[in-house]
Amino acid sequence: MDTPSLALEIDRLTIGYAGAGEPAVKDIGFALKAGTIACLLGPSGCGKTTLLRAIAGFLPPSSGEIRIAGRCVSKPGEVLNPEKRQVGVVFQDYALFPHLTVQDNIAFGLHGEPAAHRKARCSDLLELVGLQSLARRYPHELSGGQQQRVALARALAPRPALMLLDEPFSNLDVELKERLTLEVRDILKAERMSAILVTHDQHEAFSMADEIGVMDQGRLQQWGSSYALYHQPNSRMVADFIGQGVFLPARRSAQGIAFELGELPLQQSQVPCDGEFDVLVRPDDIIHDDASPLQARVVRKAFRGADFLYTLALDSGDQVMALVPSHHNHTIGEPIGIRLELDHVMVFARQ
Ligand SMILES: Nc1ncnc2c1ncn2[C@@H]1O[C@H](COP(=O)(O)OP(=O)(O)OP(=O)(O)O)[C@@H](O)[C@H]1O
Repeated sequence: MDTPSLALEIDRLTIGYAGAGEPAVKDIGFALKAGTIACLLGPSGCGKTTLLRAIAGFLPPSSGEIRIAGRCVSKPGEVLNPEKRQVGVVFQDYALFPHLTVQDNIAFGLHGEPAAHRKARCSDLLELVGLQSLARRYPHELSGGQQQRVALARALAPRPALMLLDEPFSNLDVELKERLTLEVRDILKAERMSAILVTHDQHEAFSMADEIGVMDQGRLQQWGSSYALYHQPNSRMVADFIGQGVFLPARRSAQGIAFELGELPLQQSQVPCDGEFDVLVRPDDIIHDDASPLQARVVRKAFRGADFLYTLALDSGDQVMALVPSHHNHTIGEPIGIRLELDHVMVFARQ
């Protein structure tokens, strides 16, 4: 049988909790191509987990529809049981069976299959997640990262149509988290798996996902690649939430717009028609340049290994951030030369 081209379709989905006022998820729609890893990202309480739980089959929709691999699995009054919708779920707390060994945890989802097939699949997955030598251990004898890999292998075992990962790295320390996000991505790609990850950590989203959906207050604000979200945010909320940056007051000028750091060419159609507006300036838009006549004073600095993230005060008192190679070690209060190098000019109505 051919693999359906869309692993998941969410169509005008609204989900409310009984007794709660506003729905937690409001009129959301998107589609996920087979083999794609997507991430739902957004601030606490924006509805990510609610949406994931509805996809898994744990919550009914108030309106709209969910289709997995072309089949309708949820619509009002009709919700297919979680175990019948071909989804694999990896939870925040791993939820491994404590009385089963690693290999028996992985084989759990394969009951009913011939023993030889279970053994072969289990052995392939142990190799894929790099845990062959720990097959006979119990969950309490494993580190957090190892437990997470077992949880992933267990969910992958029956070859689900879609994998759902609910904040899978939130219990791990930063270093392990960074390594594991890349490993998990490789494992999912090796299995050609379609997956949705929920997180509020954008670095995790950037390293794992092909596509990211930014949610806010129950609504999907933007769906796109991490590059598009960072460089072409479609709203002030996305611009603010993704990456670092500041909004500086700007005004119309003959060439486009003018603001404290200079003038930028911009088509008039790209400038908000009425009201006041701001321009988005990211840390990578500000270049440290000793020869520049434009000066800013170091207010704060954070050492990040290869570079410093400087917070700099302009003459007006407004602040910008700049990523500067760490051999440029300036002191707090010192004025340094800066210049603007802005590729994508993004302006937003002032709030
Ligand atoms: N069982 C429930 N009953 C009523 N309201 C709920 C319930 N669970 C969640 N909510 C509400 O629904 C909204 C969305 O919650 P949800 O858990 O989906 O957010 P989230 O984006 O996953 O947040 P977090 O990142 O903090 O986990 C919140 O306002 C929350 O208070």
